[in-house]
Amino acid sequence: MSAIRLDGKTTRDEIFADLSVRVEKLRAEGIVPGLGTILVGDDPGSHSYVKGKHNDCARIGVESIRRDLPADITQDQLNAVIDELNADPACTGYIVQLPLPKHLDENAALERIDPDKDADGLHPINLGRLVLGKESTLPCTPRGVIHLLRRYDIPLDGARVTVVGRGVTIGRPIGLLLTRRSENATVTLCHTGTRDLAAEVSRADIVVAAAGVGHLITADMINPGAAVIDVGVSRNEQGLVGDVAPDVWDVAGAVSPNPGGVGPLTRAFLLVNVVERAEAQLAARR
Ligand SMILES: Nc1nc2c(c(=O)[nH]1)N[C@@H](CN(C=O)c1ccc(C(=O)N[C@@H](CCC(=O)O)C(=O)O)cc1)CN2
Repeated sequence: MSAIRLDGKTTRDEIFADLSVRVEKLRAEGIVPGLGTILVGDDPGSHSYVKGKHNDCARIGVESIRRDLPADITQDQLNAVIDELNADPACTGYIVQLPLPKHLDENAALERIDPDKDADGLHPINLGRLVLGKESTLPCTPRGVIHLLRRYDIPLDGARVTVVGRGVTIGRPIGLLLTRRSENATVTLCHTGTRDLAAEVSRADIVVAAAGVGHLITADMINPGAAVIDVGVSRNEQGLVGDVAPDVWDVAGAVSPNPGGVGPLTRAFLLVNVVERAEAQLAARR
């Protein structure tokens, strides 16, 4: 069997086409959405992701606000930049690019962001609202995973989903999203303490691999016909690799490539969140 390709780039282009129209309408009402980014240090990957985010802004008409800070910045200096963007009316939503250098406290930085401007949906208030089932800004990658599954008509209602990885940006929030009434999936969350990963994965109709361990998920673990979403990225002797081994394509029913799957949707949903924040401003004005 050769799996269907869950194409993140085509899906992203569809989302951007919709966003461009919404941004035009906002601008006509005098509201200009603006995405801010705070990037600390010289990590080439983070620089490339941030550059991509600002290219996306230009593509759909969102203003860019960029703060690039040296690696040796103190927490107080970082706090001052966060406070500046919290107060800047031109900045509708913003992110602190992760990971931060080791000497900085990531959780403290995320908590300092005004929850109403939290474009990543990673502020504890927004994550807490998600736990309570209240409306909130949702984390971008989990939102992208669900959109991709729906875009390709992969049934979620009643589906058994195994999520591999318990990180705060992907693993934990995706479990919360998939178990909402609107998705109605049954989720098993696996991590390094899971006794028999292969058994948990082989039970799943949908596998979300977000462990950051290259080629962790292999064909022998997959329930034939299952959908497999490859989110993790790590580096080995072949360069950057996903969590899903190439032989999975022979057994699965659908696979998201990596690159070209969830990554483009992480960027797209960041801008969806920014535009939604701007639309909320417009609604509040009326
Ligand atoms: N504040 C945040 N920091 C980080 C997040 C995040 O969502 N918020 N996620 C990742 C990095 N990331 C966005 O910031 C991100 C990673 C990868 C991609 C992407 O499009 N990848 C491409 C491949 C790109 C390449 O070849 O270099 C793909 O998968 O096709 C987008 C965004 C950690 N930090």
